[in-house]
Amino acid sequence: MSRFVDRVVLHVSAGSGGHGCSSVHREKFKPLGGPDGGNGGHGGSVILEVDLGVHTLLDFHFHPHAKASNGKPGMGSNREGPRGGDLVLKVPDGTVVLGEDGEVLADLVGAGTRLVAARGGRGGLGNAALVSRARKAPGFALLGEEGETRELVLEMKSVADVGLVGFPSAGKSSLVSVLSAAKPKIADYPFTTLAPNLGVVSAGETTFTVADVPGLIPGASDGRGLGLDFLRHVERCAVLAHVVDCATLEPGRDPVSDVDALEAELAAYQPALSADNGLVGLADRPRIVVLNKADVPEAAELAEFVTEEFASRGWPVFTVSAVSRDGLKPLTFALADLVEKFRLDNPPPEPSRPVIRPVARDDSGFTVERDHSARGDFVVRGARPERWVRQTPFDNDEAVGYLADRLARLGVEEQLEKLGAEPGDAVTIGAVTFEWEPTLPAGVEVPLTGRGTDARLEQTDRVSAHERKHAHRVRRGLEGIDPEEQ
Ligand SMILES: Nc1nc2c(ncn2[C@@H]2O[C@H](COP(=O)(O)OP(=O)(O)OP(=O)(O)O)[C@@H](O)[C@H]2O)c(=O)[nH]1
Ligand SMILES: [Mg+2]
Repeated sequence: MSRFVDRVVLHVSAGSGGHGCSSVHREKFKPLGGPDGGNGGHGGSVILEVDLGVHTLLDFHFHPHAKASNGKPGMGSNREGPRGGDLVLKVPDGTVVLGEDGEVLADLVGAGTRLVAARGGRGGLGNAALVSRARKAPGFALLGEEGETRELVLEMKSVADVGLVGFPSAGKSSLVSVLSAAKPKIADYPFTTLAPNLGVVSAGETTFTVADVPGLIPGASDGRGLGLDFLRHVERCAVLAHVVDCATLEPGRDPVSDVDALEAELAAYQPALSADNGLVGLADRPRIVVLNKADVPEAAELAEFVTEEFASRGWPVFTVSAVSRDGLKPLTFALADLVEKFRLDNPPPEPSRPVIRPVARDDSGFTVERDHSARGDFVVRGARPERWVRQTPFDNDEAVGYLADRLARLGVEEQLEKLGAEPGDAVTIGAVTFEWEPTLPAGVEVPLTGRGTDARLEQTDRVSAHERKHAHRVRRGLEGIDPEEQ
């Protein structure tokens, strides 16, 4: 059994989109056959997918960087660049994905459940797709978008069937080691176990998993010992087994008060995931009491003495020894029965419950500021619109015109007005400096300042080249109409 890695930081980067191609169709006797530069291919995405054959996050521990491939550039003769391949990372069932700020992005449950962890950049439009009424033969193409890059935290909440809880040194790890093939660390000092151990147990037809968690002590809910955080590993367990040390000589401890103290801690635990896993809270989970260390004569006596008390609470009681292996068989079969019953009552979730994360794409993340440099009066920061146009034709009026249109649609006009810009003021964006003309070209009276039209394009993710071209034309056709009315 491998070590149980339960939390890893994973850096994911999606592939960038290929650049659009700027090309002119050429044929004998038809020197200028019109623009035919194809679009760049989309970059590949990084996708997390639940695979029931994967049980740990160990792989990510060793390979914490994942990158999907880039899209290829578009080509002449309207050939689209090939897409970058998606990178599918297999994760265990019950993996929780957290964002940089600790927010839960997804709780991946069920075979095949997928999360797009980093979305590939879209390919840039080729000049063929940039044709408009105003620009019949654009001499430029657009750059591909960069792929998303994020830092994620993956946490595994083991989906064990049986959770062993108990005081430090009660023998939890010892039990896992004799019930299964797992070889957890066992030692006679408290808090030997720092991360949960998972073992697979076979009992007749039934196979189930047992998780041992670090020792619990009174006050754990206030952070004493290792606290209660790790109880998330037993949140989904079908059965909780109290492992009781009947041989302890510590003053003030005996099996009944040990179990009572732990019950109080379990009741204090606030499940992080009670929301939709359909399970009852920890406090209501069926219990089994395992009285351990019966190989020690005094312990066996004490176990016999307290059996009645636990049985009267309706809990099955088993007296065992992890050292001599006495009493393990009946315990194993009783656990198997409870697990079977739980599985019947709680059928597994749909084989695939896709978790779709809303993609936040801020296409207007720029600011317009008064510029104090000698170059211009205003400067647009945050956006890198020069990246939008390929082949840097900044002396090319057409490309500059395209940029100006696009900036107008994104709301730069509005911001300039707010800042008190006057016609003729110089506006600098990256390498380009414009002379600001607040009145848009002839025939256009209402400046397009909203994000409506562009947002529509942004949301039409993964559109075909044809759809894109069409959308582009539609957008063009809508020029001059107030975005609110569209
Ligand atoms: N005599 C006897 N000793 C046992 C038995 N089970 C466990 N021990 C001993 O008790 C000590 C603690 O055992 P562990 O299995 O590490 O206990 P744990 O509950 O996992 O402890 P933490 O990980 O610290 O919470 C070790 O020295 C074991 O050898 C048993 O059945 N009989
Ligand atoms: Mg242990």
